[in-house]
Amino acid sequence: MEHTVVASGLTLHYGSTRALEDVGFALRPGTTGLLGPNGAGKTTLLRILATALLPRSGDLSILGYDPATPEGRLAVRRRLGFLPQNPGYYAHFTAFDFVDYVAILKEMSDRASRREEVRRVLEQVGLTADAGKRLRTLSGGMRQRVGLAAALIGDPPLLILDEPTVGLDPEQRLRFRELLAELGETRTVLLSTHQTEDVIMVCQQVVVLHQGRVRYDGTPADLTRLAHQRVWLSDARPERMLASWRAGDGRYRSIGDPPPDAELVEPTIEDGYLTLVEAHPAVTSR
Ligand SMILES: Nc1ncnc2c1ncn2[C@@H]1O[C@H](COP(=O)(O)OP(=O)(O)OP(=O)(O)O)[C@@H](O)[C@H]1O
Repeated sequence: MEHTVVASGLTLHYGSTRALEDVGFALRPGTTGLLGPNGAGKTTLLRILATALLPRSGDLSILGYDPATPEGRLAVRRRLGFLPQNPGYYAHFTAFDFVDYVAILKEMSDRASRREEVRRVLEQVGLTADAGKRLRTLSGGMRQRVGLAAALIGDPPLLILDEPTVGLDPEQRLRFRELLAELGETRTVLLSTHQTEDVIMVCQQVVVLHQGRVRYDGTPADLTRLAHQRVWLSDARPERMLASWRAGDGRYRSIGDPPPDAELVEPTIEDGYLTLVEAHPAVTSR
């Protein structure tokens, strides 16, 4: 299948902070997870893809358009759904009015067809019965769905979601993941998350960003495999490892080069992720 997003050499610095350094990847229709520790550059990258920021250098093609040009940016914006980390909801708006407002910003001027579209997206995220409720009375999970409904206006072929599952309880997270998986069946979805479970459950591709660089780009299963035969249990904390923590049963679970005769266990995707991130410890001055 053809690539919908192709990025190469993306670089962006905020003063002396190198938020992105030579970032490249390609996306196809389906769902891709963007993982990385705090400050890795995820939000910066998503904002560049959403045309809210211009990179200092690098090439980007989104749905065949070049967002470095004003015409390209406009074309991308018309075909993009973006759920930012802090969408800035208007607490006194109802869910319907908020999504309708976003539809107006998206240039839908015909009132009847716009309201029909608003009803369609609210239905898609399961909010039809709550459309008349004010945003301040909704739970965090419902508000997150309102944000997603707004991003779905116009049925965009590309959806960019910045930490959409943050602050949701396990039940809400499950429902939200189900919705994301469904959306990825017919479009390109890129979501940043701190939840490796999100990636396992909904993503076909995962990109790991760390210190502004792409450390991994592949399938979730291959990310898990990076920790194959590198995770072990022990009663005492080992001396040489990449990461080690004490589990609820009092035993240590460690990642790294296991000692001879170590009690090896099957890795999880989190182990694979930690193998990458812990191999490049945080640097204070770059
Ligand atoms: N407007 C800004 N001005 C200066 N530095 C910034 C700005 N925005 C982000 N940064 C810095 O750039 C780096 C990347 O930030 P970014 O928000 O992209 O990371 P992130 O991976 O989204 O982090 P988190 O998971 O905490 O949201 C960080 O070091 C951050 O402090």
